[in-house]
Amino acid sequence: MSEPRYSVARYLSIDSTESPTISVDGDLVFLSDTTGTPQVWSLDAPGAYPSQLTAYDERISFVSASPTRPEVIFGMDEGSNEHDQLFRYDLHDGAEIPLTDDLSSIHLWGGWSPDGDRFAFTANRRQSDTFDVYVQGRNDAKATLVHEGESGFLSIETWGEPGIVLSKAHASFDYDLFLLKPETGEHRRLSDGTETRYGNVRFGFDDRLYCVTNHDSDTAGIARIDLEDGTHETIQAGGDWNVEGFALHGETGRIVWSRNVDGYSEVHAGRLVDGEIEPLEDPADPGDPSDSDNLDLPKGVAYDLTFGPDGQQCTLSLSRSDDPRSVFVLDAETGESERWTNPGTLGVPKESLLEPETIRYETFDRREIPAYWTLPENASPGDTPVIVDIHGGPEHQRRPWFFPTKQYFLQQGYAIFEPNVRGSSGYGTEYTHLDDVEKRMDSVADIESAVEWLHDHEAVDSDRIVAYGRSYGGFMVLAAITEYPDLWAAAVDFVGIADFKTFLENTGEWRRSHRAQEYGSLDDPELLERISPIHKADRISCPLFIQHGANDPRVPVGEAEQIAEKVRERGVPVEICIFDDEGHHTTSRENLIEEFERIGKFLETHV
Ligand SMILES: CSCC[C@H](NC=O)C(=O)N[C@@H](C)C(=O)O
Repeated sequence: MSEPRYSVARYLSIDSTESPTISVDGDLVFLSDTTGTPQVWSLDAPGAYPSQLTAYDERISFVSASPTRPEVIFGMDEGSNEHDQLFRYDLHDGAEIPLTDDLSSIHLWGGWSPDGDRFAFTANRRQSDTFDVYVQGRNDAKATLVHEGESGFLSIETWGEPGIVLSKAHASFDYDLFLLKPETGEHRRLSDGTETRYGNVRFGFDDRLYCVTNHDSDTAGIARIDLEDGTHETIQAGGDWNVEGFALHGETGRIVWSRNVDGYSEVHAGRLVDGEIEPLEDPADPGDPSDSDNLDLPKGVAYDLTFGPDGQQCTLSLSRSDDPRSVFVLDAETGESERWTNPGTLGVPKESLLEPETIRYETFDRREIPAYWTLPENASPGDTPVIVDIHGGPEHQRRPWFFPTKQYFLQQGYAIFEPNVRGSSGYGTEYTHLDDVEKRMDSVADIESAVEWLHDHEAVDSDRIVAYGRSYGGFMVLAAITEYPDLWAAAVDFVGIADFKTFLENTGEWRRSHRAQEYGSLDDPELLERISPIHKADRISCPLFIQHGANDPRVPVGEAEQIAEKVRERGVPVEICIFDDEGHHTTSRENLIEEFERIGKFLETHV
């Protein structure tokens, strides 16, 4: 194993800056984890020295600028338990006003009223399995319940003159949209009841509603929904790929949108004219629409597209394998972009941060599975260990953004293989359903096919392949080492599911029905037993590292404890790392460093 030149602590101490929003004063407000957890910072010019606005030990999850006043609202939980409370912060005098104090409830941020006098959120205060809609004055200590939800998820997409748009998520690709008039409580459905995914819902200058949706398509595009008759009209199709997000400025009609092309973002700018998108003019050739693919942004993953109040500046987060999460500001009129934050790489040379190759491998049913493949520098033939890093969700997608621990393992001489197995998002709706319920183990078979691809690669040492994954990806690790035990030198399971029965019984009750749509119901114990690795733990032969957080509201910590006990009983090396002050994600840098120093030593010992 090559001597590591930079510690894992060094890589984990590289800052992330993201979640930008622009205040009425034109200041950029964003989250940065410089102090070890994400906190609120501001910048008044690109590249200037940023000002730290909050200094908590707990992580801040979002920040949103008022549309009319120099203030923001941010959310913060305790011990990564996802029970966010809301706070208002005055950008002129630094006053911090707690807005909610119901620590036993989850508060999901919704948005500001158009005049900035009020804000809306959903919370499960009334019943822990049900989210209701609340409206609160910016100066009020108490909120008003304006709509009682039904069991399960309910969130707010946007608040405009016509009202508040609610999103009811029945499953990851089955939503309903509703329009709520907070003053009267009038509530009516805008969606048409088909199995459709909606996101990024915004009102346009004509009070018509725009969103990202896969309505009547296998890929997502931008559509307009008529508030009167619910007609959906596509104004920008995704084509072979998904539109992933847009920012729309109501008054000017300016729009910036991005498409997810095989994991990389293609960013476009234009203006809504008579409800259609007119691309920016090419400055060099007025009258000719510019080829505004990616404008002049670095090729990476763009997200958090957000207009400032004047509609001229559009800010966004952007990351690529060799570029930590940074904030850019686009001029929506010219398409020119400027980097406003530059976290740097703590002296780790950028040229040492490696980009993946996008590959596709054939799996058991001859389907082509997309994956990212990254070899370390100077990989020697037949002597390169591999980490097969499986993402969570499963309706998520691994993309080529900056991962500090990935770069650390590459620098240590591991190759990294990141499959987007069936069930992943980003490749069309049909692809996300290929692992549903009874087809669960087909996605695990995609991992066996991935290892076959690795075995055929000249650089790979087939005896030193590691199964590694988080959350649903942690389940995939446990499934892979029980279904195909001879393939693995070691395994690392982060907050993974070991038993779907205990997972569904103990996960947050508001999310149970949503997850049962993906995995199967508690009414079908035979299916749940068939797909749960805990029942095949006797087949595990490779050393196993398990990490979890005691406060995890999604995958209860009991999932980690039960598989560790089963495997330890068999005398197989098991190491378990549970943080009492963490949840589904390890959010403090101090804990992350401990976690990955231990994982680094575990892999050195066993691989
Ligand atoms: C649909 S929630 C996805 C969140 C999580 N992914 C990463 O952390 C995850 O995989 N959750 C799984 C276990 C789930 O809740 O079904």
